[in-house]
Amino acid sequence: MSTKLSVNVNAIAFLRNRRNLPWPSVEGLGRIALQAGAYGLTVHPRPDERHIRRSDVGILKDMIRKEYPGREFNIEGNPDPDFVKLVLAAKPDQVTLVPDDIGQATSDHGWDIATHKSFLTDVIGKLKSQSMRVSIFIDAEPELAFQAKDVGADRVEIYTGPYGGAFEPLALEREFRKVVATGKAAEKAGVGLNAGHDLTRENLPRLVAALPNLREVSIGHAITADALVFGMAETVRLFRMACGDKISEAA
Ligand SMILES: CC(=O)[C@@H](O)[C@H](O)COP(=O)(O)O
Ligand SMILES: NCC(=O)COP(=O)(O)O
Repeated sequence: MSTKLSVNVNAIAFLRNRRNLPWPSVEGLGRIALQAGAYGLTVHPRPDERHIRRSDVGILKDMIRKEYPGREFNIEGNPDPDFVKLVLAAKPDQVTLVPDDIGQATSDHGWDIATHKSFLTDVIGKLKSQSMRVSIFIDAEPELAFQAKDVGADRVEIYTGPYGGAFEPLALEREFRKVVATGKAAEKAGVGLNAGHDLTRENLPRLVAALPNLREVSIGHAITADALVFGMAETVRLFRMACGDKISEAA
Protein backbone atom coordinates (compact mmCIF):
# COMPACT_ATOMS: atom_id res chain seq x y z
CA MET A 1 0.00 0.00 0.00
CA SER A 2 1.49 3.32 -1.03
CA THR A 3 1.48 6.46 1.06
CA LYS A 4 -1.43 8.70 0.06
CA LEU A 5 -0.77 12.16 -1.32
CA SER A 6 -2.84 15.12 -0.20
CA VAL A 7 -2.08 18.25 -2.20
CA ASN A 8 -1.99 21.42 -0.11
CA VAL A 9 -3.33 24.32 -2.19
CA ASN A 10 -2.33 27.15 0.18
CA ALA A 11 0.48 28.37 -2.06
CA ILE A 12 -1.86 28.54 -5.06
CA ALA A 13 -4.24 30.71 -3.01
CA PHE A 14 -1.28 32.85 -2.02
CA LEU A 15 -0.49 33.54 -5.71
CA ARG A 16 -4.14 34.26 -6.47
CA ASN A 17 -4.35 36.76 -3.61
CA ARG A 18 -1.59 38.92 -5.08
CA ARG A 19 -4.34 40.56 -7.12
CA ASN A 20 -8.05 41.02 -6.69
CA LEU A 21 -8.65 38.50 -9.47
CA PRO A 22 -9.81 34.89 -9.44
CA TRP A 23 -6.69 33.26 -10.92
CA PRO A 24 -4.79 31.03 -10.51
CA SER A 25 -7.93 29.15 -9.52
CA VAL A 26 -7.57 27.19 -6.29
CA GLU A 27 -10.58 25.08 -7.23
CA GLY A 28 -9.32 24.55 -10.80
CA LEU A 29 -5.82 23.48 -9.77
CA GLY A 30 -7.24 21.33 -6.98
CA ARG A 31 -9.38 19.61 -9.59
CA ILE A 32 -6.38 19.01 -11.84
CA ALA A 33 -4.51 17.49 -8.87
CA LEU A 34 -7.42 15.14 -8.15
CA GLN A 35 -7.75 14.24 -11.84
CA ALA A 36 -4.05 13.34 -11.80
CA GLY A 37 -4.68 10.93 -8.93
CA ALA A 38 -4.03 12.91 -5.77
CA TYR A 39 -5.83 11.18 -2.93
CA GLY A 40 -7.04 14.43 -1.47
CA LEU A 41 -6.65 18.14 -0.94
CA THR A 42 -5.38 19.97 2.12
CA VAL A 43 -5.99 23.55 3.15
CA HIS A 44 -4.57 25.41 6.10
CA PRO A 45 -6.74 28.52 6.47
CA ARG A 46 -5.12 31.14 8.66
CA PRO A 47 -6.99 33.83 10.60
CA ASP A 48 -5.66 36.61 8.33
CA GLU A 49 -6.85 34.73 5.19
CA ARG A 50 -3.53 35.54 3.52
CA HIS A 51 -3.91 32.49 1.32
CA ILE A 52 -6.92 30.19 1.85
CA ARG A 53 -10.08 32.22 2.47
CA ARG A 54 -13.02 30.90 4.44
CA SER A 55 -15.02 31.00 1.20
CA ASP A 56 -12.50 28.63 -0.48
CA VAL A 57 -13.24 25.94 2.09
CA GLY A 58 -16.88 25.38 1.07
CA ILE A 59 -16.07 25.59 -2.64
CA LEU A 60 -13.36 22.93 -2.38
CA LYS A 61 -15.48 20.72 -0.15
CA ASP A 62 -18.40 20.85 -2.62
CA MET A 63 -16.12 20.13 -5.58
CA ILE A 64 -14.58 17.09 -3.88
CA ARG A 65 -17.92 15.71 -2.70
CA LYS A 66 -19.63 16.15 -6.09
CA GLU A 67 -16.82 15.32 -8.50
CA TYR A 68 -14.50 13.10 -6.47
CA PRO A 69 -16.56 11.29 -3.85
CA GLY A 70 -14.32 9.07 -1.77
CA ARG A 71 -11.36 11.43 -2.01
CA GLU A 72 -10.27 13.19 1.14
CA PHE A 73 -10.58 16.79 2.28
CA ASN A 74 -8.15 17.71 5.08
CA ILE A 75 -8.34 21.02 6.94
CA GLU A 76 -5.42 22.08 9.10
CA GLY A 77 -5.28 24.82 11.68
CA ASN A 78 -5.24 26.00 15.25
CA PRO A 79 -8.54 25.04 16.89
CA ASP A 80 -9.62 28.49 18.06
CA PRO A 81 -13.40 29.07 18.14
CA ASP A 82 -13.51 30.40 14.54
CA PHE A 83 -11.57 27.41 13.23
CA VAL A 84 -13.77 24.94 15.09
CA LYS A 85 -16.88 26.66 13.69
CA LEU A 86 -15.41 26.47 10.18
CA VAL A 87 -14.65 22.75 10.35
CA LEU A 88 -17.94 21.86 12.03
CA ALA A 89 -19.69 23.52 9.08
CA ALA A 90 -17.42 22.03 6.40
CA LYS A 91 -17.21 18.52 7.87
CA PRO A 92 -13.95 17.54 6.17
CA ASP A 93 -12.80 13.92 6.31
CA GLN A 94 -9.81 14.87 8.42
CA VAL A 95 -8.95 17.80 10.66
CA THR A 96 -5.29 18.35 11.52
CA LEU A 97 -4.78 20.43 14.64
CA VAL A 98 -1.71 22.67 14.47
CA PRO A 99 -0.60 24.94 17.34
CA ASP A 100 0.17 28.02 15.25
CA ASP A 101 0.13 31.51 16.70
CA ILE A 102 -1.89 34.20 14.94
CA GLY A 103 0.24 35.75 12.21
CA GLN A 104 2.84 32.99 12.29
CA ALA A 105 4.70 32.90 8.94
CA THR A 106 4.31 29.14 8.60
CA SER A 107 4.00 26.15 10.93
CA ASP A 108 7.24 25.54 12.77
CA HIS A 109 6.42 23.27 15.72
CA GLY A 110 4.01 20.64 16.95
CA TRP A 111 1.85 20.48 20.08
CA ASP A 112 3.10 20.53 23.62
CA ILE A 113 0.51 17.86 24.38
CA ALA A 114 1.18 17.62 28.11
CA THR A 115 0.51 21.34 28.61
CA HIS A 116 -2.63 21.35 26.44
CA LYS A 117 -3.90 17.92 27.44
CA SER A 118 -7.42 18.82 28.58
CA PHE A 119 -7.93 21.36 25.77
CA LEU A 120 -6.86 18.81 23.14
CA THR A 121 -8.92 16.02 24.69
CA ASP A 122 -12.03 18.22 24.56
CA VAL A 123 -11.61 19.54 21.05
CA ILE A 124 -10.61 16.15 19.61
CA GLY A 125 -13.68 14.57 21.25
CA LYS A 126 -15.94 17.27 19.83
CA LEU A 127 -14.64 16.85 16.27
CA LYS A 128 -14.64 13.05 16.40
CA SER A 129 -18.24 13.07 17.63
CA GLN A 130 -19.09 14.76 14.30
CA SER A 131 -17.44 11.92 12.37
CA MET A 132 -14.24 13.71 11.45
CA ARG A 133 -10.90 11.95 11.76
CA VAL A 134 -8.55 14.01 13.90
CA SER A 135 -4.81 14.20 13.46
CA ILE A 136 -2.50 16.32 15.59
CA PHE A 137 0.71 17.95 14.47
CA ILE A 138 3.71 16.81 16.53
CA ASP A 139 7.43 17.32 16.53
CA ALA A 140 9.60 14.32 15.70
CA GLU A 141 9.76 13.00 19.27
CA PRO A 142 8.62 9.39 19.91
CA GLU A 143 7.01 10.05 23.30
CA LEU A 144 4.56 12.47 21.65
CA ALA A 145 2.97 9.65 19.66
CA PHE A 146 1.90 7.98 22.92
CA GLN A 147 0.66 11.27 24.34
CA ALA A 148 -1.36 11.82 21.15
CA LYS A 149 -3.05 8.47 21.69
CA ASP A 150 -3.90 9.51 25.28
CA VAL A 151 -5.74 12.65 24.15
CA GLY A 152 -7.78 10.64 21.62
CA ALA A 153 -6.11 11.56 18.33
CA ASP A 154 -6.72 9.14 15.47
CA ARG A 155 -3.46 10.11 13.82
CA VAL A 156 -0.37 12.21 14.26
CA GLU A 157 1.21 14.33 11.58
CA ILE A 158 4.94 14.53 12.15
CA TYR A 159 6.31 18.01 11.49
CA THR A 160 9.04 17.28 8.93
CA GLY A 161 10.34 20.86 8.59
CA PRO A 162 13.70 20.14 10.29
CA TYR A 163 14.17 17.05 8.06
CA GLY A 164 13.16 18.94 4.90
CA GLY A 165 15.42 21.86 5.78
CA ALA A 166 18.54 19.83 6.66
CA PHE A 167 21.13 19.79 3.89
CA GLU A 168 24.31 19.05 5.78
CA PRO A 169 24.69 15.21 5.83
CA LEU A 170 24.99 14.75 9.61
CA ALA A 171 22.03 17.00 10.35
CA LEU A 172 20.00 15.30 7.64
CA GLU A 173 20.76 11.88 9.11
CA ARG A 174 19.87 13.04 12.64
CA GLU A 175 16.53 14.54 11.54
CA PHE A 176 15.70 11.52 9.40
CA ARG A 177 16.26 9.18 12.37
CA LYS A 178 14.04 11.31 14.60
CA VAL A 179 11.19 11.20 12.11
CA VAL A 180 11.57 7.44 11.63
CA ALA A 181 11.71 6.76 15.39
CA THR A 182 8.56 8.84 15.89
CA GLY A 183 6.81 7.09 13.02
CA LYS A 184 7.63 3.69 14.53
CA ALA A 185 6.41 4.93 17.93
CA ALA A 186 3.10 5.91 16.31
CA GLU A 187 2.63 2.32 15.20
CA LYS A 188 3.39 1.05 18.72
CA ALA A 189 1.04 3.62 20.24
CA GLY A 190 -1.77 2.60 17.88
CA VAL A 191 -2.19 5.95 16.13
CA GLY A 192 -2.17 6.43 12.38
CA LEU A 193 0.77 8.23 10.82
CA ASN A 194 0.82 11.30 8.56
CA ALA A 195 3.73 13.62 7.84
CA GLY A 196 4.20 17.02 6.32
CA HIS A 197 6.13 20.22 5.87
CA ASP A 198 8.93 20.84 3.40
CA LEU A 199 8.63 17.40 1.85
CA THR A 200 9.93 17.12 -1.70
CA ARG A 201 10.36 14.52 -4.44
CA GLU A 202 13.96 14.21 -3.22
CA ASN A 203 13.42 13.68 0.52
CA LEU A 204 10.15 11.76 0.40
CA PRO A 205 11.05 8.31 -1.07
CA ARG A 206 13.48 7.53 1.77
CA LEU A 207 10.85 8.32 4.37
CA VAL A 208 8.21 6.25 2.61
CA ALA A 209 10.62 3.30 2.38
CA ALA A 210 11.50 3.51 6.09
CA LEU A 211 7.91 3.85 7.33
CA PRO A 212 5.47 1.31 5.87
CA ASN A 213 2.83 2.72 8.26
CA LEU A 214 3.04 6.22 6.72
CA ARG A 215 -0.54 6.65 5.55
CA GLU A 216 -0.53 10.14 4.15
CA VAL A 217 1.66 13.12 3.34
CA SER A 218 0.34 16.62 2.74
CA ILE A 219 2.54 18.67 0.46
CA GLY A 220 2.07 22.17 -0.89
CA HIS A 221 5.17 24.31 -1.25
CA ALA A 222 7.27 21.84 -3.27
CA ILE A 223 4.32 20.73 -5.41
CA THR A 224 3.53 24.32 -6.31
CA ALA A 225 7.20 25.00 -7.11
CA ASP A 226 7.45 21.88 -9.29
CA ALA A 227 4.13 22.68 -10.96
CA LEU A 228 5.70 25.85 -12.34
CA VAL A 229 8.20 23.64 -14.14
CA PHE A 230 6.20 20.50 -14.99
CA GLY A 231 2.55 21.57 -14.71
CA MET A 232 0.22 20.45 -11.92
CA ALA A 233 -0.91 17.13 -13.42
CA GLU A 234 2.61 15.90 -14.19
CA THR A 235 3.86 17.09 -10.80
CA VAL A 236 1.15 15.14 -9.01
CA ARG A 237 2.14 12.04 -10.94
CA LEU A 238 5.81 12.57 -10.02
CA PHE A 239 4.91 12.98 -6.34
CA ARG A 240 2.67 9.93 -6.44
CA MET A 241 5.68 7.95 -7.65
CA ALA A 242 7.75 9.44 -4.83
CA CYS A 243 5.03 8.13 -2.49
CA GLY A 244 5.58 4.62 -3.83
CA ASP A 245 2.50 4.59 -6.06
CA LYS A 246 3.15 2.38 -9.08
CA ILE A 247 0.61 4.42 -11.07
CA SER A 248 -0.66 1.27 -12.70
CA GLU A 249 -4.34 1.86 -12.09
CA ALA A 250 -6.45 4.73 -13.44
CA ALA A 251 -6.35 7.91 -11.38
C1 LIG B 1 0.91 22.17 9.16
C2 LIG B 1 1.82 22.41 8.05
O1 LIG B 1 2.97 22.10 8.08
C3 LIG B 1 1.30 23.06 6.81
O2 LIG B 1 -0.05 23.25 6.82
C4 LIG B 1 1.96 24.33 6.57
O3 LIG B 1 1.99 25.03 7.77
C5 LIG B 1 1.30 25.14 5.51
O4 LIG B 1 1.02 26.41 5.96
P1 LIG B 1 1.45 27.66 5.09
O5 LIG B 1 1.04 27.36 3.68
O6 LIG B 1 0.68 28.81 5.68
O7 LIG B 1 2.93 27.84 5.20
N1 LIG C 1 0.85 19.57 6.54
C1 LIG C 1 1.86 20.04 5.67
C2 LIG C 1 1.27 20.66 4.47
O1 LIG C 1 0.09 20.61 4.26
C3 LIG C 1 2.11 21.32 3.47
O2 LIG C 1 3.36 21.74 3.91
P1 LIG C 1 4.37 22.27 2.77
O3 LIG C 1 4.58 21.18 1.76
O4 LIG C 1 3.71 23.47 2.12
O5 LIG C 1 5.63 22.62 3.51
